[in-house]
Amino acid sequence: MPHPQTTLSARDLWAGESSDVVRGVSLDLTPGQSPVGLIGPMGSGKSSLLFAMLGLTKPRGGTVTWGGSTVHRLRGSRKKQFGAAVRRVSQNGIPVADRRSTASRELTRALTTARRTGRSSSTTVEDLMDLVLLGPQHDSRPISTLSGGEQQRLALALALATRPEILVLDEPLSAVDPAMRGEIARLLSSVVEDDGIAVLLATHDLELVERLCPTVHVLADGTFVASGSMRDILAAPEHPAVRDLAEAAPRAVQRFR
Ligand SMILES: Nc1ncnc2c1ncn2[C@@H]1O[C@H](COP(=O)(O)OP(=O)(O)OP(=O)(O)O)[C@@H](O)[C@H]1O
Repeated sequence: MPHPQTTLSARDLWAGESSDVVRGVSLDLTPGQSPVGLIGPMGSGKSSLLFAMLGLTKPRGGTVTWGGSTVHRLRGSRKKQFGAAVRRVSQNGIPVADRRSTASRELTRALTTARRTGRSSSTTVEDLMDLVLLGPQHDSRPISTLSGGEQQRLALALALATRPEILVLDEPLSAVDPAMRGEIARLLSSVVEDDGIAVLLATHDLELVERLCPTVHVLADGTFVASGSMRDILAAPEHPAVRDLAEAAPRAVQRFR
């Protein structure tokens, strides 16, 4: 069943914990659209932008809305709906309270919750494990014994288990080895396309962005200084931050210059 077209929308957003780190950004994420990449120097405000879009911080100016409702003011059942529809995966691993629990137990729990809340699907635990290249050797070990990269892959599978409409990814595969990262990007790309999941991916991994995201925004000092395909951005690096990115880009991405 296709997702309802509920857009997560930032308009002239100013955000940051204690100062204006994000300065006047507008961005829409609508289920069915192709993945959007967010790149930029360290400290440029990528995570701050994601936090504000998820309602985890209150905007200092402008708005973040979901289906017209102000995100940081969502309460009760509407907040629960938002939490199921818009899922975050960060580099810091898994939102699991009991780290003695196992991958298969947590994935089963996530699928059960998804069915109970009307987000049913025919996806199985094995499908989800396959998607992030976790094998039978991983499914019954305590989560605390999985490597950092394995835990990141499980976090991604747990987010996908609830059939989100929008995935907000903050360095989701930073601990995964590069060869496997490419393969997971390919699998993820096909799932988000088939299910119409909108993706916002913040990362320093230009190769991952180039594989997954037809549209990319470069954030520098809290504003978008370039937007477009990775090829177009690197072909005409006008802003100094984009020039720096182009210089540092790995060989696979350099071919666009
Ligand atoms: N909790 C916080 N309190 C105060 N300042 C913060 C907080 N979190 C981030 N900042 C500051 O906001 C600025 C932007 O940080 P942010 O993490 O959004 O950037 P980023 O682009 O995601 O960086 P990186 O690529 O290094 O992860 C930085 O100067 C950072 O020190």
